[in-house]
Amino acid sequence: MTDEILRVTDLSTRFFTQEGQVNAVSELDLRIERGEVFGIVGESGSGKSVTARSIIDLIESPGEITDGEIRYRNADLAATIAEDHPTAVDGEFVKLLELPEGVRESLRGTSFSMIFQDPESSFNPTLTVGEQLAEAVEVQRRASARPRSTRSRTESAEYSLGSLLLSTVLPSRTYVSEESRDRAVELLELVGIPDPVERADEYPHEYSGGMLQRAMIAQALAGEPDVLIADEPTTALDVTIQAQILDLLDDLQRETGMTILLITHNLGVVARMCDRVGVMYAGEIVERGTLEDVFDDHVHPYTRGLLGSVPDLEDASGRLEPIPGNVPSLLDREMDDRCQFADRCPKAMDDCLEHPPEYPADGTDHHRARCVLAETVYDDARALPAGYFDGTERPAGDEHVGPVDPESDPSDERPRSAAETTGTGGDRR
Ligand SMILES: Nc1ncnc2c1ncn2[C@@H]1O[C@H](COP(=O)(O)OP(=O)(O)OP(=O)(O)O)[C@@H](O)[C@H]1O
Ligand code: NI
Repeated sequence: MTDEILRVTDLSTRFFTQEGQVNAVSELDLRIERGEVFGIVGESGSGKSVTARSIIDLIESPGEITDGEIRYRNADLAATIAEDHPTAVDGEFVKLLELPEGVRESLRGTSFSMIFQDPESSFNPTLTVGEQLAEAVEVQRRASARPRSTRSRTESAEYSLGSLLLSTVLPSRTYVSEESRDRAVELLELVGIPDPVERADEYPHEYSGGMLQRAMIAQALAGEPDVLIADEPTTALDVTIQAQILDLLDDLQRETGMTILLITHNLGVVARMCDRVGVMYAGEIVERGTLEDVFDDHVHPYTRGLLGSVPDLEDASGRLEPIPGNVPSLLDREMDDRCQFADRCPKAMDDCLEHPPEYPADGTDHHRARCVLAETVYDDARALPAGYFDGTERPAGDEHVGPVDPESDPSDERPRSAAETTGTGGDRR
């Protein structure tokens, strides 16, 4: 039996910029089970952060969620809200996008929390870490002490002061009780900060990068959230510290049973942390499944490209070598209704000029790929000619269409992905 905590259906998030409409996330589906670590992986600009921010309600103008539904399972919350907002409730699920803004805001910290790459942005430099954690605890306590249905706009604005994400607003010491201060020290201890009593009285700049990252995690845990969204939480740290922070998240997940949505461009991190993974490209999840599905039985050439470009999956520092070609701009006017990866794909065929649906990848429902190769075998006869997407057909071997690979056979006219050039011998390192 599944215990879905989050169900995102058909989510589209757009940015309406001066250059035009950016389709950052398009018709995205996502189901996350309670207690799992779900990874979203993909190159820069694929829409990972926008997906996360859409879930936690941090999309700001000129961005907008233009379509879709986000359901969060929380029976207590559903029961509390049902009276005032019946249309926002379906059984144990709360439809987040139908909640009034104040109620949605109040879920930040208590239901969902987010940690980021740069902990500095989560702390106010003029207050001690302990004060800020205590304030976060206080705000979350007050938030859960009052029934959500009776909150006024002013009250919700007050809650948002302590919202872990609005760190630019000064929290005020006067709200903080002794109990909350004690809890702040406990939280610092929980995330492995030595001498937590003393460290609580220090300012953010007195913390090292790794310690501040821990403190940010403590801050995110202050409201005992159901779902922790971690957006590249270790990217800015050096390798040893990265490994320690990942261990910490792993331990905390085990101890608290919380659900983690982990965003990364690092497949080594996915391999180490996640139960299931969604591979994201151009605002869509193009392949999803268990770690085994995605690492060992992948269908999508993009997944293969990502895997082939990882030097060492055991190494948390493993960086992606770029896949040849560019990530699409996601500008609406530049996007055709085709497979978005076709222009970089070593196996693009005529079929790929139509936008592929998500196919079951090997007859199972949990492994799915948005690629015709889930259904059809690759057929050279139907391959798109090299240079097809440049508008001109280029001669074979033209360096514009593929990586410069001195060892490739010049008579082979298909561009190769990094995976193909490095992974064919069965040894991808
Ligand atoms: N505030 C914004 N205004 C305009 N466009 C935006 C804004 N935020 C994101 N985008 C666009 O949305 C798309 C997806 O961005 P997103 O930040 O989600 O990518 P990402 O996968 O998280 O990349 P990275 O690994 O670099 O963090 C990009 O094309 C980006 O330019
Ligand atoms: Ni991002």
